[in-house]
Amino acid sequence: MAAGRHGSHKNNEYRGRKTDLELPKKEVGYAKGDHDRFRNGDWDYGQSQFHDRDMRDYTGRVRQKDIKKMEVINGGYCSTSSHSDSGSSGGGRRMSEFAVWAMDREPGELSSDGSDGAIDLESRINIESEVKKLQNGNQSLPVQNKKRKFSPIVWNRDDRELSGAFEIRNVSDITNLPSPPPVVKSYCQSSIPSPDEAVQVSPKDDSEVQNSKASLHKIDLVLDVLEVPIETSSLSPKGECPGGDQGAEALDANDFEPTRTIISSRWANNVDSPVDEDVISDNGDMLKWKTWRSGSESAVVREHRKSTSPEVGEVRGEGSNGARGRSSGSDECVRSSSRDSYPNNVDKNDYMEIDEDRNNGSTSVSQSDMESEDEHSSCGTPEAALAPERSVNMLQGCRSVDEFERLNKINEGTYGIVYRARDKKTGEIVALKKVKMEKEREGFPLTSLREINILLSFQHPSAVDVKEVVVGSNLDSIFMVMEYMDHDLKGFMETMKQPFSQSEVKCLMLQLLEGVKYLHDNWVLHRDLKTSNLLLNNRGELKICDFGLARQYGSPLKPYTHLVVTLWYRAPELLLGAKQYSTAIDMWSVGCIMAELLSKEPLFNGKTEFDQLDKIFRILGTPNETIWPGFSRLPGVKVNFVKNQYNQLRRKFPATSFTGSPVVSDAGFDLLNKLLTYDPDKRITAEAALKHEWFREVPLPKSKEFMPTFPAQHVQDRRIRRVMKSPDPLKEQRRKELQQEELGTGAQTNVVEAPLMSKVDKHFESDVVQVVLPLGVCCSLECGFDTSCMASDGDVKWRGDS
Ligand SMILES: Nc1ncnc2c1ncn2[C@@H]1O[C@H](COP(=O)(O)OP(=O)(O)OP(=O)(O)O)[C@@H](O)[C@H]1O
Repeated sequence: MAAGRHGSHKNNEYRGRKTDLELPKKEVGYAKGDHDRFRNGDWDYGQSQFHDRDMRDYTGRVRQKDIKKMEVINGGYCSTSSHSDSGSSGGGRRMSEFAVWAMDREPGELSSDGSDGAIDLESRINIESEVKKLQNGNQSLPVQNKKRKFSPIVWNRDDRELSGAFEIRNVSDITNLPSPPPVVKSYCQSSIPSPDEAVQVSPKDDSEVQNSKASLHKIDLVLDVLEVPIETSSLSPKGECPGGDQGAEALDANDFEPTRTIISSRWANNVDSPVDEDVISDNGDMLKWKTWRSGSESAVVREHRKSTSPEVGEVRGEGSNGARGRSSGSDECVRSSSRDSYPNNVDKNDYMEIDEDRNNGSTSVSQSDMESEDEHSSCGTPEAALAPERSVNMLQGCRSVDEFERLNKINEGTYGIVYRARDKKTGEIVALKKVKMEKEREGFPLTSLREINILLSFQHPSAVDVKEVVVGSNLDSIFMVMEYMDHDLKGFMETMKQPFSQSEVKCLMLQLLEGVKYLHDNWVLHRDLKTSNLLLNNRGELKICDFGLARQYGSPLKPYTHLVVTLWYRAPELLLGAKQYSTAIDMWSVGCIMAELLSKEPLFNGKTEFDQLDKIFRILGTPNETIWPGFSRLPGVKVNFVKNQYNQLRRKFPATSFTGSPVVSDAGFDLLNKLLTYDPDKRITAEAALKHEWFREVPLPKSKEFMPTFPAQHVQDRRIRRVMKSPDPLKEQRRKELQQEELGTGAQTNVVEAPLMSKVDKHFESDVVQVVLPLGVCCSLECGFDTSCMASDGDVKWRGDS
């Protein structure tokens, strides 16, 4: 609540001002501050964390802990550091310290001014719609001028009307909208083709029209909510839209240049008005599409929202009680007022979390999110309903994938095949992630919608940039156009002979933490942080990708599915069945990643949930009520785990080593220990971690440009081999877990150790076989994979031909 009020206050405060790059960030930071402080104790806030490593601004109050005493039991805060509390030192002192450090820093370490590698936050995407309506596949409606932003996607299960078809319905209940923020945007449609050009992605004849009709219904809607915005900053001085020229309005030079950050995203109060549009999916689910209308329309359009609705623009139905958009100052008002006015016949079940099973591609509804929230305040009376117009078909606004030359396949994940491609117009090398549709009998994968939606609304140097969405030539496929990254961290580390040095780990960790902080500041949990979801380019830049499991969260917390996060990186509270969790789950993953960066090996590589917990407890000690209040009440604690009194983590990461063990300084170990703290409430936040003294002690973080690189050529081949060499044996397990949980079936997962590969036979024909392959046995298997198996980033699905 407080956060919401802060958000509101900030919104009001900034209203009417010209925004700049910092505005959304600061706003975000303030709105989130209460929550973080509540969880982690207070610390100075206000310095922008978004400047790449401006270490002078870090005012971290690292708790004074004695690292030496840390090996007792994990709790993260049972020790006192011998290091000075840098947070207590003034900025001047830190600066002088930097001056000293700068002299003895390693080659490539950050300069003391932190000027290295700041990534331009310039926004690139903006939108102005001018499209024709495709009706019945081949008829056009008059061109409409419409300014649009990309839309939030809002799911709503509350309408039980089943049409059996994917159709658009008008919203009849509309209530007050948040006040317009300072953002005044001009849009041009992404790569707007002229009406003539649009034929490129239009059905060419009647048969095609028929064949494409079902896809069109869905893709039309998908694209409609994925309006790809193009920021004014990406426009030429003449106001032309890059790549799409016709239909673009010339922009006034005085238009300010907003950034594509949360303030201009679906969670923000915006000059454009959100308009909910109910859509019934094929399976009868009522989906709430939220489209943003132009500022001129927003004056009269009011939004009606359920009181139980989560944050502004949240995936509706996820049940984020009390949740709110980071920058949506009026959100509370909207939420509460809408509760009062919402139809009485909406029952609690309507607010169940729709938390898709990303592994089997189906939408699962978590009963756990059925609790309704208890917010009753009301502000404002819903105004008369205004049925919003919905007539813009964005299909023609999307480029065809034919405009890209496919170079090679980079990788294949659970939910998408990623290609390297060249934009024929610009020559730019991009990554095209094709959304897998085959499992999606019921429509477009929710995971992909979430991912696209989140990534389109985010812009941060540490989050992979989605440039636009394009459609396949036969209109049945969707591709995300992303900036191309040379490696993922998992594959990258496998090519390294030695682990990263401490200064390199610091460089990567800073970028990771900055990205995670950005997500958390924007009320998004990634929920699948792992080294294969961290991309690295040859400029030393790290970017988080794969937001398929990401979701918004709210405060107070709501129960969510605990079957998230790949096993090795999964937090103990999730492994023990906690359904109320928050940003701390990502921080645990960050701790596992930090350990992996230091040692080049996964820290806890369990094969099952039990094995995973066992491995954790053996290294960190078995938790108890003293170090983790509430631990004994977790559902999974009934199981008898190994009783290990001592935390052995320091043994794994000593300060010095003659045996080749990865070493880390006391401060580095302190950070690692705080990331791997059992009690989620005590686990360090991204914000606090960024301020940790480890980043300020020598060796300083290495500059990005001095980070190790590998040749970009053949990267794709290498990456594919890597997938086959080192499959993640956990993916299918997750799929099975989700299936079991949701379907109550006892589907069996077969885990086959590599030496037993020869024993894989017809018994497993129809089953999924997880193959745990130690490095080195891959070559003989690759051909087999090509012919008889389907490998997908960690999975080997046996097709029967052994
Ligand atoms: N922008 C990019 N540039 C280069 N490679 C990428 C990019 N995005 C993804 N990849 C590669 O593709 C792989 C799979 O991508 P991603 O994780 O987004 O797909 P997914 O289907 O969601 O995967 P998962 O099965 O892990 O959930 C990544 O591990 C990475 O190797």
